[in-house]
Amino acid sequence: MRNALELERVNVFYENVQALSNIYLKVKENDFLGIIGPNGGGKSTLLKTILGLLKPSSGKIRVFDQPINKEKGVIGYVPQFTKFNKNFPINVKDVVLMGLMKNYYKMFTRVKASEEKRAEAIMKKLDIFQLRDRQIGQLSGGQLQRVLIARALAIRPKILLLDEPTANLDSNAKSKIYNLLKYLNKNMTIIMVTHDMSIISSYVKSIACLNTELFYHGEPKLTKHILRKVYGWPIDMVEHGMPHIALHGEEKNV
Ligand SMILES: Nc1ncnc2c1ncn2[C@@H]1O[C@H](COP(=O)(O)OP(=O)(O)OP(=O)(O)O)[C@@H](O)[C@H]1O
Repeated sequence: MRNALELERVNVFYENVQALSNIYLKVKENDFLGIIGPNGGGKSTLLKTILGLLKPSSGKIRVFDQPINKEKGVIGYVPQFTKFNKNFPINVKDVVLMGLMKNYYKMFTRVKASEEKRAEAIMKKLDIFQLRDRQIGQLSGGQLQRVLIARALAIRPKILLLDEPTANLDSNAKSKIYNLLKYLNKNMTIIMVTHDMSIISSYVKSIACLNTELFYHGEPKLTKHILRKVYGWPIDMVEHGMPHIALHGEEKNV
């Protein structure tokens, strides 16, 4: 199996704050990687660095064995929908079409019939076709998230990056998103930042625990030892509100 993504000795700074330190990470093609870690642990920074939006001060990043700037259009990005401006006056169909535009100004030119067809097919696949004329401000959180995923899928990415796709969603909407991602994972590599540890072992294939450094990367079996290392002491803070957290073997009795 090929490596979809490879990071080697990656360091990222914001002026004098080091957000990522010495990151080595290999993600296989068709993996479904969940990235967890405390607030401020560098998860969003890692996604932005993979997207090429932030330049590491040192280290190498390769996407399907190519430097990131050579592999344009391979990575689809779904931003945190809670940070998306819902007041922007645009409907669902136009958000999905935006994903097909190579640059923003093309939005004001006529949309090709082939682009219309592609947007329509994606909206049907993601069960948002019936919402196509709705303003995004009128959507529920789960519906808006599916619209943003549809926008990212428009370029037919080989890798899909998602930043907290289920934040603020109820359990029904969460399951819908995770089942959709599981389905999409049949044909693409998925890398997802999440705080939602209750589901992690049932959906993701591997897990990375990040707190400036990468403390763990492997099977989605979280032990008390790993969690303590990533989140620091006290461990109770991590488990608060996460009754189904995946603790295994002798680590169950925390
Ligand atoms: N634009 C910025 N300028 C300066 N420092 C930043 C900037 N963005 C992030 N940081 C800092 O970099 C570190 C990592 O932030 P990042 O947003 O990547 O963490 P995160 O794991 O995504 O956090 P959260 O779970 O809260 O979203 C933090 O210390 C943060 O304050």
